[in-house]
Amino acid sequence: MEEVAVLIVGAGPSGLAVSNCLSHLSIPNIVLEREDCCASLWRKRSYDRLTLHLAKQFCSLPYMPHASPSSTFMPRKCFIEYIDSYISRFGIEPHYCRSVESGSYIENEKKWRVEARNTLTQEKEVYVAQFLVVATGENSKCFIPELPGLDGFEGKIIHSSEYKSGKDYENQKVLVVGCGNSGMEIGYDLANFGAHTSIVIRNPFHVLTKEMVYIGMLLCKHVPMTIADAVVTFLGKFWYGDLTRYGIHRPAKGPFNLKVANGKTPVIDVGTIKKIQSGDIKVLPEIVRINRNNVVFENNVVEQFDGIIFATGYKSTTNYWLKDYEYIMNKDGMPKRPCPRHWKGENGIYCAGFSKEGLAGTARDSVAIANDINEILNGMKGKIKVN
Ligand SMILES: Cc1cc2nc3c(=O)[nH]c(=O)nc-3n(C[C@H](O)[C@H](O)[C@H](O)COP(=O)(O)OP(=O)(O)OC[C@H]3O[C@@H](n4cnc5c(N)ncnc54)[C@H](O)[C@@H]3O)c2cc1C
Ligand SMILES: NC(=O)C1=CN([C@@H]2O[C@H](COP(=O)(O)OP(=O)(O)OC[C@H]3O[C@@H](n4cnc5c(N)ncnc54)[C@H](OP(=O)(O)O)[C@@H]3O)[C@@H](O)[C@H]2O)C=CC1
Ligand SMILES: O=C(O)C(=O)Cc1c[nH]c2ccccc12
Repeated sequence: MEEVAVLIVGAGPSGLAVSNCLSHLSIPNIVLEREDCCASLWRKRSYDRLTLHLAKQFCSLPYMPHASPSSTFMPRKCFIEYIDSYISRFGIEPHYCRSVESGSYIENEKKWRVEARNTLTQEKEVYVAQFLVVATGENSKCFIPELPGLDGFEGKIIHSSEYKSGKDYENQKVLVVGCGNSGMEIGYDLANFGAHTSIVIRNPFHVLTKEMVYIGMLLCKHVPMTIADAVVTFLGKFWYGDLTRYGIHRPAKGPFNLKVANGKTPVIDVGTIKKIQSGDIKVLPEIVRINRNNVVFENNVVEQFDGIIFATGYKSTTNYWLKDYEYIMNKDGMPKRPCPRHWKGENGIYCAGFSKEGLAGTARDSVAIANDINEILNGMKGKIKVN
């Protein structure tokens, strides 16, 4: 059994940022990570052409702004290099291959007890801590919807997190299900590699360029979000025109308000819209059922496919292992309290990286959590600030 002041579960950007902020305040902490590396989402579960959609100034972790020569929109590899320098510069040493299987609050000791499986030795380890920080991410588990006949599909099925590039799909008929940023970018990549690509679109979403989002992010700092929404929506309409004939409708709520309220990210177009307009990517409506290699759509169209890529998003898994989740989370594994008070629960539990605001949210959460713990332990308020 190991006892520590703060136990952090997850060594993604959020867990690393919390650990660094605590260490700057001389608060002892341990980070547990189920994989054999940190930032596993970025190393193992993302595709080759992935580039940050937000400008680097909105994607840095506390105490380390991005170096000025790096590109404004960083490729995945550069972001991984940034994370590698982050852990080496601040001496963060997560305990890898520790899959946390349970976490519960011990009432009479006023401490958290966490059990982790060492995936190399299969041995169980027990940790006890005054504070527990959940940093397992909003994207902890891949989500694939249950569709009638999916089990009998005779082609290849993958989730977007397993997709690397379209090079294995040349000349194949591929269906991408889901039109968030993963689906739209994977569709684009497939078409570039010569796959006959279709994409399922079923609900309204915003389409913007990364430059428009950049302008919107800057505006959000100085004017009410509703104004940023109005400006960015205007730019999106002006640039893309009416896309309804392709099944693309705009939601009534603006892109930034929608992101904060529902976590729905606007689609940041990498060139997919042009390919949809030119017919290189075909838009199809919701799937009704699947018969062997045939997929039946809501409009009664039946198409045959060699493969399906489910870009249908992710779920949080905190509630699978966190027994006393109700001190901080809802049944869906997301924070009970609305942003910006989402990061603090009762009895010394916190969550980092669940603000639905990407890495900018991670940076804010980690500073807030470290300051709060420092205040409880040492009585010092607001000791550290965001970059
Ligand atoms: C494809 C993709 C691209 C994205 N691009 C951007 C972007 O450009 N800008 C942006 O701001 N955001 C982006 N995001 C959002 C992204 O989630 C965050 O940027 C960031 O990775 C969140 O960090 P995190 O540490 O909270 O979660 P994660 O990066 O998911 O890290 C959580 C860690 O916890 C570990 N873990 C989970 N369960 C357990 C357990 N039971 N025991 C031990 N360890 C566990 C996981 O293995 C993982 O390493 C993107 C997301 C995806 C999916
Ligand atoms: N470069 C970058 O920075 C990138 C960032 N990301 C980010 O990662 C996060 C996750 O993105 P992503 O993986 O796209 O997941 P999302 O949750 O954003 O999108 C999931 C998509 O799947 C659709 N969907 C879900 N169930 C079904 C179904 N049964 N039938 C048809 N469609 C369905 C949803 O549509 P509906 O709305 O109709 O439910 C939605 O379009 C986001 O925050 C995103 O912005 C992702 C890729 C690249
Ligand atoms: O890409 C993502 O998943 C993000 O969460 C980044 C992000 C945070 N706030 C936003 C507002 C508009 C577009 C993307 C983001």
